[in-house]
Amino acid sequence: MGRRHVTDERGEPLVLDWRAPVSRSFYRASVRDPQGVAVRRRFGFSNGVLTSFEDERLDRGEELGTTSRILTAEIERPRVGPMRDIVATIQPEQDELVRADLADSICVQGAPGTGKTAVGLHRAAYLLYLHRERLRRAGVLIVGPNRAFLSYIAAVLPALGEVEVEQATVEELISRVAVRAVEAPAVATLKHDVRMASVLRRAVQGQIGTPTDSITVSDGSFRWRIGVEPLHRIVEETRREGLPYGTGRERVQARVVSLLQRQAEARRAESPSDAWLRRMSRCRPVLDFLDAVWPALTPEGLVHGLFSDPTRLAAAADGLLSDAEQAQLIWAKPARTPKATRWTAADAVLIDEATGLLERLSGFGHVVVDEAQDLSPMQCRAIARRSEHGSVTLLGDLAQGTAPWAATDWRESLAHLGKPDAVVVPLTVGFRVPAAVVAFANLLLPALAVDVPPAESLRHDGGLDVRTVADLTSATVAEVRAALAHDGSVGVIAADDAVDGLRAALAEAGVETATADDVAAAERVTVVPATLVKGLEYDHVVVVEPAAIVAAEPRGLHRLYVVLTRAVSRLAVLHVAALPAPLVDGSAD
Ligand SMILES: Nc1ncnc2c1ncn2[C@@H]1O[C@H](COP(=O)(O)OP(=O)(O)OP(=O)(O)O)[C@@H](O)[C@H]1O
Repeated sequence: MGRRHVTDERGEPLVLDWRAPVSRSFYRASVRDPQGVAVRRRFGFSNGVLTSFEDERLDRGEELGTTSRILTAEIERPRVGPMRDIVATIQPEQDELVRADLADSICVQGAPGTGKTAVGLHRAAYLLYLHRERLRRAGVLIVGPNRAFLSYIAAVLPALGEVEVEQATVEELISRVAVRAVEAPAVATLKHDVRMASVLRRAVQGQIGTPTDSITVSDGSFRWRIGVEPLHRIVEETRREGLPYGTGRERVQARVVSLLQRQAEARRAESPSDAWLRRMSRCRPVLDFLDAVWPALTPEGLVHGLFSDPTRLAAAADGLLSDAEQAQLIWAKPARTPKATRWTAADAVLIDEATGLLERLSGFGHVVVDEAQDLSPMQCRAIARRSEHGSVTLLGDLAQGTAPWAATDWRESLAHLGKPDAVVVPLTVGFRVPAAVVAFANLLLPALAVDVPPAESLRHDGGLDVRTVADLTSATVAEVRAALAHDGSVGVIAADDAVDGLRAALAEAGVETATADDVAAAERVTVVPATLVKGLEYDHVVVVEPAAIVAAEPRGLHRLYVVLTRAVSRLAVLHVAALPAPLVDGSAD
């Protein structure tokens, strides 16, 4: 069994695909439930050469579990370059998630390094194998927090033979307008609030008017008339159908034309031609009627109209947003047109919501969302619109939530995603971070105000060194030099505004560095801003001045928790300022 199906020259299988139903027992068989397996043998190989093998005689009660040497070697192997697949060593509790049914939406809550990303990517590959035709048509989407992360994971699915998977950030998914402005964090947070969905829905419904005049149309030979009463019925009936607004407009138009058609049939005793029907649907009186009771709308126009006009906003937001909140949303100097508007990232989310009210978006068959704890309710809804008829795999860790609107309860996120019944499954075995480093980072947990199951690290090697230094820059250069004596990657993580200085100092000392989004870089050292390091890992991590990382943003302690859990082998924490209070007890000073 292995990564791909391999046959010999006669077509006989030599290697079975790890995803084939028959492979399931390889991952799941245990002494308690051998599933017909007498011996499980794992091979280790390096550069095409078999280097080891390891047997478990399940029939004799032997089971290695996480003490497997091959698993240990795999976990401890130095990290270089992009993320790798874990086909050889998927653990039973991970396998259960990977092989969950396509119809099942699941949410995985796991501490740093418990394999959430790995599980999500292997699940995508598994589902594509089992439902290839269906998912090729509908599509599979992976959503990640930023480009650096997406390039880090980009090679995993192709290595498993899957190349037709879209990978995007939420911002890329909803990029109907270009983002050209930033706004106060409080305003952005308000725009990400789920109440905005109701405001927009009301704003759209508020566009639908009541017919006050009849329609009179002449086709050259006759004059046709539709009275107010039937027009009223058409609008009401269509409104009740709850279609996207744009579809509703087409439906009203078609119904009006159909009434004209019936009158024509009654008078002439034959059906009017298609050309006649087309002409009627586009004639001035019909279009004027439509523009009066069901005007054409664009998502940009709707949002622009709301934020430019306090009366319009009040009509949609009364009872939902306070006067002060409404005032926050109104632009001081609105652009004259939607096109001239300098949209913010939060506006883009609202425009996407508006788009969903006006038209039906095409969805994916399955969506994997990584680092999902950072999605706002409105972003969850944007994903829900793209997975309405599909399923989702939601991956995250409430303790790593750094966005102002970060989730504190998975059930709420799942409700916004339209999958309220999805199960929430914990992963608690850590494959990345050494136990000593986990213990140090866990000192932060009580201050993070989240309820998450603690994780146990499989790695008892590794080192932690927390040091007060006289000068951060020279200490960082010395630490990086020392780290380069070991195998593997080195990640220097600092507050965003310290990154350029550290890069320059390392360059001056003759140490070339890469940026986080360049996974193919030849340099072994990467200097990463704290806000971009989520989901990434390095063998040796140097964290520079934790207090500055915490001070840089409102949820700085959560950010520091992410930063401290990136190390695969060794973590050095260098500081001049005092360590943030929750860490002081754990410091080796
Ligand atoms: N069963 C496994 N066998 C070998 N390695 C594994 C296994 N599961 C996870 N790993 C490795 O552990 C590391 C952490 O995995 P991953 O990045 O998926 O964790 P995560 O839970 O997404 O972490 P974070 O919360 O920090 O984003 C990766 O290097 C991954 O390859």
